[in-house]
Amino acid sequence: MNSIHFDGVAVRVAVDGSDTAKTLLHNVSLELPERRIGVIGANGSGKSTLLRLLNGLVTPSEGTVAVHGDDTVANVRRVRGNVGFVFTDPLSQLVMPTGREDVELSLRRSVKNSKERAARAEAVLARFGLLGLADQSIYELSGGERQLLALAAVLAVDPKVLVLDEPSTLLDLRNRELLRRTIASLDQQVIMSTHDLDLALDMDRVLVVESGRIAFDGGAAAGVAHYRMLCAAELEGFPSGTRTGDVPR
Ligand SMILES: Nc1ncnc2c1ncn2[C@@H]1O[C@H](COP(=O)(O)OP(=O)(O)OP(=O)(O)O)[C@@H](O)[C@H]1O
Repeated sequence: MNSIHFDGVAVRVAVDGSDTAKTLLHNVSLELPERRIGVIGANGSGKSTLLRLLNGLVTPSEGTVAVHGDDTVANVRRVRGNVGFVFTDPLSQLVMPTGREDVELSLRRSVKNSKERAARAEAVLARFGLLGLADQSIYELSGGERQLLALAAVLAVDPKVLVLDEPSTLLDLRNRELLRRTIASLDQQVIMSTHDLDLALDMDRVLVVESGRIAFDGGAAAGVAHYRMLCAAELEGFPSGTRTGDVPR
């Protein structure tokens, strides 16, 4: 079954030094068969928490999550094999000294032959225009280059589902367009959180998360409009700042 299923999912965490718990997600039930799913919402609304449930990095306090038929707790190993996760901060993901080594590390389980592995890594790096940077220390790369590299390393193993947590935050215009085209060309299911509303508009379905709840679930244009409305309502009473150079007083 090529669908992501949330059944009555709540996520709660203990608040440091007290007996109380903070609820990060409230009673989320969703069936997500679409190929391109966007998750948008304010800072701290719960988008990353929702995505992290998909590879078992976060476990439900209540309810269940299944990715293409596999429960993310009971079958976590298979889920991790099927779900490629690209983190917002590429340095939390890139573990090898260079990009080439990182992509080769990703391929280690699926491609046993070292020559074949090297060729596959070369092809993936070329696809993202990263060959020229492949042997440079990852610490010498720009944030955007690292972000693309992290995506390349995850896509190298051809996961069934690709989870992207704010993948365009560091990208320039050209690389953002490259990301957009890459997402459009992929066969796998993609679920992505983003503050980039143009990227969100490319999606088949958009979820708007607000304070740990799904505030909207539907088409991309309507989802983005809903999110804009929420923001406008929250900004009511603040100076408009619509003229260039306006400074709120
Ligand atoms: N392990 C944790 N313990 C306590 N609070 C947490 C934990 N993880 C997340 N939170 C809190 O849960 C809320 C939702 O966090 P989350 O990272 O899911 O938000 P987000 O929508 O992805 O935000 P952003 O757009 O800023 O990345 C935030 O208030 C965050 O501080």
